[in-house]
Amino acid sequence: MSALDPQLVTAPQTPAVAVVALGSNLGDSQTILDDAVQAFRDHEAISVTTTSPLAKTAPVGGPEQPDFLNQVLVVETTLAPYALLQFGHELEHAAARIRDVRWGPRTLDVDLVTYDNVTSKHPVLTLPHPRAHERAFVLVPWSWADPHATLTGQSVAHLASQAADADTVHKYQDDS
Ligand SMILES: Nc1ncnc2c1ncn2[C@@H]1O[C@H](COP(=O)(O)OP(=O)(O)OP(=O)(O)O)[C@@H](O)[C@H]1O
Ligand SMILES: Nc1nc2c(c(=O)[nH]1)N=C(CO)CN2
Repeated sequence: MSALDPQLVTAPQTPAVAVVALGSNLGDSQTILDDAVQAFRDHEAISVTTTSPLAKTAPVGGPEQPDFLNQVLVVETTLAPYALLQFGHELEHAAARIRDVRWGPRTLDVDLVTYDNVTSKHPVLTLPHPRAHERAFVLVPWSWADPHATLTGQSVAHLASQAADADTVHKYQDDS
């Protein structure tokens, strides 16, 4: 596989703005997401600017599986894009995520949606995330966190309304 482009492994001179999508549909998803957000807050090179409300979402793709909780974070970071992705993978590992079935159920998924205006086609880190623009389970909570957000020049709220899974995304009510 080709080497990562320098822009993916070089730390920024000033903090970059990144959008991170979290998902969970195995285990105590609410606690798993809360712990992941806290881990982002605790990282010395990351400052969490905004956290979206939790979204309860129907699974898109993959086998039959439980509904997800999804959440989007806007962060500022002095980590390089690839280092931020690796941090997300560490959190997945800490949540005992097992990668077996593609798009299968998982305790924690951490996706890097955007990182400043960096673009990359590399399979290890594609930016913006190659499927984010068509996923209401990402776009809707992102639009809740930042109603004026744009993705490749288009309104995130508008993209959310056009996504095939738009009707299956709802604010999560914690009834416990
Ligand atoms: N922007 C990105 N964010 C997260 N992972 C990415 C990104 N671009 C490429 N990848 C790569 O995708 C690989 C598969 O990621 P993962 O197992 O989380 O996929 P998935 O969540 O099942 O599906 P999807 O990629 O459709 O969200 C990872 O090993 C990672 O290196
Ligand atoms: N509702 C929902 N569906 C999914 C999700 C997810 O986080 N939420 N993640 C996937 C792979 O990243 C595939 N399908």
